[in-house]
Amino acid sequence: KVTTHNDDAYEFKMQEALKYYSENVESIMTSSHETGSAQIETDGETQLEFASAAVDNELRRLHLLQSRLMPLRYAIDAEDEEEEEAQIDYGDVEHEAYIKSMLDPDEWYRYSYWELHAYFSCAAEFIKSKPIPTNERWRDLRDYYHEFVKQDLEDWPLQEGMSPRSYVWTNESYDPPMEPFQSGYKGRGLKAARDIKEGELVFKATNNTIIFTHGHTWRKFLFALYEREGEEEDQLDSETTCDVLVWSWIQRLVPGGPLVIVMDLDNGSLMNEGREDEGWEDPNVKCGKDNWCDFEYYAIKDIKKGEEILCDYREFAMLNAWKNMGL
Ligand SMILES: C[S@@+](CC[C@H](N)C(=O)[O-])C[C@H]1O[C@@H](n2cnc3c(N)ncnc32)[C@H](O)[C@@H]1O
Repeated sequence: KVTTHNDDAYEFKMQEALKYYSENVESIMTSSHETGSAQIETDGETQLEFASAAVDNELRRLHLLQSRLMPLRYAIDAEDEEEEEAQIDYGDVEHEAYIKSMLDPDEWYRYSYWELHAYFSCAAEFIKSKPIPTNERWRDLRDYYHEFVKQDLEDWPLQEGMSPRSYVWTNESYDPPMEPFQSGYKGRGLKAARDIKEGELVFKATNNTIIFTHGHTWRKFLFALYEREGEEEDQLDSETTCDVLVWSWIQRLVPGGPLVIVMDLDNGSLMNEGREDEGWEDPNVKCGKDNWCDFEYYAIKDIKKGEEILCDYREFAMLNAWKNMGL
């Protein structure tokens, strides 16, 4: 039994309506069978209408619940090597289209991570093969981010003492020894541009790394990207929005510090995942030198030129913390 309401009046009405339904359903079906139309007295009709709307409402909630359980299902599936590739299939696309049809566009500011995933049709996006972003493309995205921040601050100015809702990690730039490539079922990935020695710095957060301290600002950024005017009029940009959604992760800025959403608007976002578990390729890069990810990634073994660079996301990203960011 899933209880989603605390509203006693609603519960009572629902029970009455269901009682009415269970007492009358047989006769209604019989009369409808005999005469071709149901003969229901006015009051009963109202009750039935209410029951039908309430059941519809409960179904909607169940579907939303199901969408929130999706990450859990993936985690369970991923334990089974055979099923790993079957994670993204047309079933997910159809399921997501259904979730989307249930979302109220006026309530966009409340959407959770998985509701956003559905609203932007990301399951459908992720079965497509996507091009490697060019340097111009990355620059355009970063420029757009800066425009967004200006607009956001105009919409909701920072009061004194408020910490910024989003900012860029550092002024520094860094040219990592990696290059992007198409990595089969994993989508785009990164490979070593030269031989890399164990212990070498492979990647670090730079002036392209964006930090969101508020989940809602991140949500607004996704909507801004989605609705950004494109070459074609009224064209919504699922491709970019879903990329940015999946390139974002949550971590703590400092031990015991606040949770933030992080994203790299450069090739760093294309680093795929490896795990020291069955069914996965081993990681060859680790974030941080000890047990703390300080946004610097080091080689944990010698890496040959051309080998894919992989890290275990679980070491730094909090995969189930979207709710804690209000998403
Ligand atoms: C940070 S992005 C990496 C870049 C991504 N491949 C792309 O083309 O945009 C993380 C996403 O890449 C995919 N991915 C990463 N590692 C993977 C793996 N080992 N197997 C399958 N997909 C993977 C998943 O879709 C994941 O959500």
